[in-house]
Amino acid sequence: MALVEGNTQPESASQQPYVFKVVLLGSSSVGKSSLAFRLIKNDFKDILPTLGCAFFTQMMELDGSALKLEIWDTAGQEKYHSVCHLYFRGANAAILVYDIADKDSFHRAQNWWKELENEFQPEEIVVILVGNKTDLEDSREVTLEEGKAFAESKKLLFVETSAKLNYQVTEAFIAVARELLRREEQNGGQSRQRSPPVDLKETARARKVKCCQD
Ligand SMILES: Nc1nc2c(ncn2[C@@H]2O[C@H](COP(=O)(O)OP(=O)(O)OP(=O)(O)O)[C@@H](O)[C@H]2O)c(=O)[nH]1
Repeated sequence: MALVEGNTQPESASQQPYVFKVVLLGSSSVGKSSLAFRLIKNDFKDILPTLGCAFFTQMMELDGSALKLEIWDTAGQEKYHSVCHLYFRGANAAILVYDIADKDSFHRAQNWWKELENEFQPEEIVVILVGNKTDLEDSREVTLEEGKAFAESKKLLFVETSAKLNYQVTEAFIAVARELLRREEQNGGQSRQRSPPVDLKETARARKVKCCQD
C-alpha cells in the first residue's frame, strides 16, 4: 500500500478536522489514480496500474470547516475485485469513475453502484459518478446525457472530468466534501477526529522500552 500525504493544510481551522473515508472505484485504466494524483500533486503522468490499493490523505478547508479526506484508490483489474470489496467497508463516500471513451467502463461503474447499494443505506454514503477523460471527445462512447441520466435516476452527484487537462477534478472532490459536510452538520459532527494524531515515533519508543524491560 502506497502512502502519499497531501500538503494542503487548512490555515484557519482551529477545531479537529472532520475525517472522511473516500473510495475510488471503477474499472482498470479509467483514471482513478490520475484523478487522485491531480488533486494531491496537481500533476499528470502515465501511471502504472494500481496493485491492490493505494492510500492518500488530503486536507481541505471548506466553508470554514477543516476536512481530512482519506482517499483509498482501489485497483480496477478484475483480479483485485474481491479485495477492493473489503476496502469500501466503512466508506463515507465513493467516487465511481468511468472513461467517457469506453462504454464498457460505464457499465462497470453501474455494477459498482449495485454493489454499493447492497452494502450501504442511501444516507450512509455520498456517491459521485465521474465521467473522466473528456479530452478524448473524438472517441466519446458515453454521452454527457447518458451519464447525467444514470446519476439522476440513482440520486448520485455527477461530473465529467479530465485528469489530463485538469478539468473539474478539484470540483469533483469539493462536491463530495460539501455533501459530506452538509450531512455531517445534519447529524451533529460525528466524523470529527476525536483523538489527537498518534506520534508514531513516541509509540515505537515506548514499545521498545517495554520490550527491553522484558
Ligand atoms: N487522455 C486521458 N488519459 C487519462 C486521463 N486520466 C488518466 N489517463 C490515462 O489513463 C491511463 C490509466 O490511468 P490510471 O490513473 O492509472 O487509471 P486507474 O483507473 O487508476 O487504473 P487501475 O490502477 O488499473 O485501476 C494512464 O495511461 C493515464 O495516463 C485523462 O483524463 N485523459
